[in-house]
Amino acid sequence: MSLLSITIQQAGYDLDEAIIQDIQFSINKGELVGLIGANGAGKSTTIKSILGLIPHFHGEIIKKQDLFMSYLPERPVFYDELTFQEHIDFVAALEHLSDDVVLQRIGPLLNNFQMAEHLHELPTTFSKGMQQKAMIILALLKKPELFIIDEPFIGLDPIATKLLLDLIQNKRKRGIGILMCTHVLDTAEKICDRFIVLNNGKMIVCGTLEEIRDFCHLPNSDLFDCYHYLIKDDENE
Ligand SMILES: Nc1ncnc2c1ncn2[C@@H]1O[C@H](COP(=O)(O)OP(=O)(O)OP(=O)(O)O)[C@@H](O)[C@H]1O
Repeated sequence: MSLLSITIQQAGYDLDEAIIQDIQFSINKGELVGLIGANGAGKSTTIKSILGLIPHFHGEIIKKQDLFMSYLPERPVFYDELTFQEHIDFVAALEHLSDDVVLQRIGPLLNNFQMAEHLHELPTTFSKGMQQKAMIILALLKKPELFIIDEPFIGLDPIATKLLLDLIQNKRKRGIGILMCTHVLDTAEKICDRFIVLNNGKMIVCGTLEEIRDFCHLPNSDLFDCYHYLIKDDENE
């Protein structure tokens, strides 16, 4: 069942410049879709288009009725003067969550991500990895049907990376759809059901690893090799 169906004819920040164009894909229940491409390929712009944050957008975003989405941005965003606990309280208030629900959802995450002792500190003073962990915990406080996550592994240590991977798999098993932007191709290859490859603002392929291998005529190759083939081929056109 499709949670989200995206058709972008063109989208961009200025009226006269299309940053992305001709992008079409969908995300189904329980599916993990990897959005991959070089720096500046248009991944974040695609995500912002889905979230309705792009000023000049031509296309169609069809959502399942009452779809509840949660977005984990590439760069952590915090209020300067709020502690981590106050950020948690703020999200809980916005989502109308009771103290019991918050404790139940967040207790194990705080312990597993080793963030319990930092509740009364300002996230703006956290290290990069700690900020990323705090953003993940805040995002997981909600119970969306679709997660949109932008470069979630940046800055995470190997323990936190494993924890996040387990959490992602767990969400998927429970039918939650995930769109994940990442440069970490070996991890993406292991966990994603399908991939969307962007280059210079255009979608060059969308499919399973098997379909991408067929498309590239590279049987048995990994995602890394297929990706490099696709980019080189696209640049030569
Ligand atoms: N707010 C903005 N205003 C104008 N141009 C922007 C803005 N944000 C991004 N761009 C431009 O849009 C293009 C695509 O950027 P985008 O952030 O979507 O790429 P990306 O694939 O997410 O890259 P990265 O892997 O580096 O995060 C780039 O040329 C970038 O300079």
